[in-house]
Amino acid sequence: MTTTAERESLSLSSRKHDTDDYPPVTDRPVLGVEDLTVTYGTGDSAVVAVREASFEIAPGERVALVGESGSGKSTLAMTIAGLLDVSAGATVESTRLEFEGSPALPETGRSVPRRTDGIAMVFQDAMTALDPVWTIGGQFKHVLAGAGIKGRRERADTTAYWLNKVGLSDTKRVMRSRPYELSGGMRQRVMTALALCGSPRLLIADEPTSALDASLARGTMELLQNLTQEQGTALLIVSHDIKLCLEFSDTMLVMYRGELVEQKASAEIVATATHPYTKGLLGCVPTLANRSATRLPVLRDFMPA
Ligand SMILES: Nc1ncnc2c1ncn2[C@@H]1O[C@H](COP(=O)(O)OP(=O)(O)OP(=O)(O)O)[C@@H](O)[C@H]1O
Repeated sequence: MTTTAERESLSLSSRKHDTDDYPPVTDRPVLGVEDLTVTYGTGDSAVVAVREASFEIAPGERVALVGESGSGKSTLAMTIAGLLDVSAGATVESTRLEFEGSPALPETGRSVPRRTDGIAMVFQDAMTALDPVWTIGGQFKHVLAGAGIKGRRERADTTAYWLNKVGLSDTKRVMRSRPYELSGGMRQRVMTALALCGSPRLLIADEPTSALDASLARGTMELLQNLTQEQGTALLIVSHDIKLCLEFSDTMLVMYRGELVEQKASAEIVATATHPYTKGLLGCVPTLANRSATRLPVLRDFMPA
């Protein structure tokens, strides 16, 4: 097994970020989005999934994107990552979509979407996100080659380092396994390690906890938070779970019917929310104060007719 010192000298990440400091504060956002509209289809059957969304993410910032099913969260996340399939009838319009100062709009005319370099994603279902045919070691080989690590020894050591980082021991066995040979929790950790081993500057986690019970969900959020903070990676969490997001994000974006209706510091949103949907969402968070309520509020209690 590699020693801590060896791992630190070999890891791509630790070469770039070798302190426990918080990420550097710079004026330039890692992601800038202005008036982003995404439409599926055309004519009468067109669905505007995201409407004129504008926001920025600073380096190292933790942003939560919350909203009900169908509000456009995944469409927004996939568009930012460059993974929206524009060849399948989606149209993207924006006055600005920049990642680290460079244009990042999905390319029209490509038959397969290409992920924006520097942005990584983890998905809700690791079983379908991981390639079922390749071993875990083979999947790391592919990702690390893309990050410039091509030597067999360095690749094996970097893979073991990242598997350890996400709490997996017996790394040789894990590397030899195919996804179906691992438990669900292990697969999810592998997916997180794969996403972070190329030192992304923005990690998008789309519903990382919705398939997990409460304690595993908290553990997953803690792991994502600790690892991204260590690397100075900004984090965009897409989630239904407003309670976890309140705790694990700096900024909250609330989406309703394709629009970003509220953008607030997470520490202040409970006191300062103005949109009726946000108030409704926050009203549904179980607290000690509302434990005796006979029923939690529903949307029509807050939204105008
Ligand atoms: N490929 C597609 N073709 C047509 N309409 C789509 C497509 N993908 C999503 N939509 C529609 O776009 C809207 C936004 O969907 P999206 O999946 O982005 O929402 P979401 O907030 O992520 O929902 P969930 O939380 O259930 O994943 C919905 O009305 C959905 O039906």
